[in-house]
Amino acid sequence: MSQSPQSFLTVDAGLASRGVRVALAVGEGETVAVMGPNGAGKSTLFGLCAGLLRPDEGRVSVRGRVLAAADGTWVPPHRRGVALLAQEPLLFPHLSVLENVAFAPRAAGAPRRSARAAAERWLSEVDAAQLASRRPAQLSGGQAQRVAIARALAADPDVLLLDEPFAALDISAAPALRRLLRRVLAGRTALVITHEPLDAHLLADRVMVLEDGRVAESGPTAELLERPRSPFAAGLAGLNFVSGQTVSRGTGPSSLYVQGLGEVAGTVPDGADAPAPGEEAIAVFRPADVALFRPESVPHGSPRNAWSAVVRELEPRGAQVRVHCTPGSGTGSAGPALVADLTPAAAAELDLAPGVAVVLVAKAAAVTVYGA
Ligand SMILES: Nc1ncnc2c1ncn2[C@@H]1O[C@H](COP(=O)(O)OP(=O)(O)OP(=O)(O)O)[C@@H](O)[C@H]1O
Repeated sequence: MSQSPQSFLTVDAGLASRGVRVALAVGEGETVAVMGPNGAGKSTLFGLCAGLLRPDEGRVSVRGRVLAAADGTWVPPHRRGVALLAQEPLLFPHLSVLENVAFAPRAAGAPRRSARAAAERWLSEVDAAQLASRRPAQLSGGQAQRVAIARALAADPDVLLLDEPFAALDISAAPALRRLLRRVLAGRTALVITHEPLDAHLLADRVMVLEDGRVAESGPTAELLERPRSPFAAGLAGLNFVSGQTVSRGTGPSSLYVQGLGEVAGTVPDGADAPAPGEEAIAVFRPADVALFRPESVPHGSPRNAWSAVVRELEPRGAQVRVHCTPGSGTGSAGPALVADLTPAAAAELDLAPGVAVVLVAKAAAVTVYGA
């Protein structure tokens, strides 16, 4: 974990019953995208920060103030300065939009008049001033989410937690809300749970990947998606991911031996150190850079990266077909799953179907190798 001295939100807490133990330090004004597979612990992390769950290990603090700790320290949710924006807007149905947004400053003790003024200001900030007198039932999903954002901001939180803010929206409402969040999150300390690499790029300074209740990796968004260190992050970036041991013996320092696949030859990015022979290394490559052949028609001159595999599944993806393959002959221990993107015409010409034996070919120049 990067325990920076300027850490604003510090989580080093766990909930043993859920197998979750997360260490995370967020700087003031920093937005971190929290990503990870189902059940990885994302909601549990939010619950620990927001005060919905008590940690049984470690502590959570903001600005050095302990909000919750395993020793029993406990600041109630409404006194934490932590606002949680759920997937569903969860507005009070019996209050107007304006009253919904004014609720937070009112609850914090602001007089009615200044609470209303703050609510009006936040509603215009999210382009929803014209909705002030409506009831939540009279709002579209996107409008309700805007109002919920205004309500969260009106509480003037130190930390904003957003749980998949676009999950409940139809696809047409998401882009406008994404732009809005990009604006309001700039300079705010926030965690955003998302499954979309686009959101990580647009909204966050950094990505943290949770897997099995632990931080699997964390780093600047572009860097992490370009050179992922976990299969999950590679999947987000749409890259094939293999890991193994660097081999030398004439093959050069940019080759690695991958269990179940064999040798993978690649190129070390400019400016990066080549992993030493014997060291653990990672190779990533784009599905579009993988060519597929039937075993009897592999081009002559034996390409360096030619891996025998069996087609597992064909997945139509717009103008492409994604071919999911399992290395090997379909029996025995399989290597890492690999995918190739072909045009539908190429897939048809190869007469691909699940169970068909193929050879995957990738040029070493298209395979990026770096130390694990
Ligand atoms: N209410 C609960 N009671 C007990 N265990 C739970 C509860 N909710 C989640 N868990 C368990 O805690 C672990 C972490 O789950 P959590 O909901 O935090 O993951 P997540 O990353 O938010 O998943 P998702 O993307 O599916 O929402 C999982 O093993 C899960 O089964």
